[in-house]
Amino acid sequence: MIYHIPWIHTPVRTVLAIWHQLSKTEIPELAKCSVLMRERSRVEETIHAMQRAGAGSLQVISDFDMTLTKFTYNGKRVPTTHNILDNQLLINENCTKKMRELLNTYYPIEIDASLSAEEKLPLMVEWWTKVHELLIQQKIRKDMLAVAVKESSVMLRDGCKLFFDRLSEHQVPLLILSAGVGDVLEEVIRQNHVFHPNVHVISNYMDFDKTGVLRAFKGQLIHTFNKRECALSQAAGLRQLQGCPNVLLLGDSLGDLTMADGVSEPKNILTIGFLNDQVEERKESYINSFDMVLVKDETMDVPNAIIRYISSSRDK
Ligand SMILES: Nc1ccn([C@@H]2O[C@H](COP(=O)(O)O)[C@@H](O)[C@H]2O)c(=O)n1
Repeated sequence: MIYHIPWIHTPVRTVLAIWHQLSKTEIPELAKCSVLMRERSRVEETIHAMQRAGAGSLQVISDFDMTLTKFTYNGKRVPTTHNILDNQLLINENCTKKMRELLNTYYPIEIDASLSAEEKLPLMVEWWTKVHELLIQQKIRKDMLAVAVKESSVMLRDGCKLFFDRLSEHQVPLLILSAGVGDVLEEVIRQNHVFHPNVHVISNYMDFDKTGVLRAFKGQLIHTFNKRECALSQAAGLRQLQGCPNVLLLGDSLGDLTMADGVSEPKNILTIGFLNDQVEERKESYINSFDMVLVKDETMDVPNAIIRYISSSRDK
């Protein structure tokens, strides 16, 4: 196109600079001081390429806990899908105590900036395995999960309903790849009226016996640092994601960066990391690893603005 317009001799870099200016006016949210980018121009070029391809070429792959849900609200931690199960209707006092001890032991390891993913991996398997064993001993009833979600203080990020609704409106597939508890996750999005047909969930699902009592967890254990294997073994086969080579990836952990590894022939991948906790310690590694980092931002404003911009082109 640019070859047919009078400023054909303008150096390509200037043309790109004009495009970059455009994104500043069209996506003003990118100028927020909580938005950090290692290479702003590359991010803007990627967003432009995605916009030119249209919403029909887009898929969104997202983590759930502390990515689509808030990290804190009114100064208090918002529960993860595992922590929603910490309800006396489902588990006894002793189990609550043990689960909290495990959380206090292993969560600091999960977010420790001085340890590598390889060092953390066996410890994460240990954490998830111990907690799942404890939960199985509690004989949790399937029909109590909805009550536990209702009674919990779990909250989607501000603007998350718009995020789900807009993706659904434009028929953009949304894959949620979560190391949380799938049954609880589904109940959270159902109770928020956003479990649309374009939403696909890969997570740790509970296995209930005929009477509706928890007896095991199904399939391969998913924890924070093995999402690559899950992406390759489960997400890659999802028919609904085929033909969508542009990927918007959202996560809150460096382990989430591998969630798009199952996408066949990707064209443009834009990774957005929510940096919720241990900000100063982890900022550098997040900036070096994600294309865009959102610091202590409890909203979906930036992803929503990017999706709004991409879907503003005619769907192709
Ligand atoms: N017993 C546990 C195990 C894990 N967590 C947290 O859940 C998060 C996993 O879910 P994603 O949707 O983020 O993949 C993970 O970050 C752990 O901190 C937990 O709270 N309790």
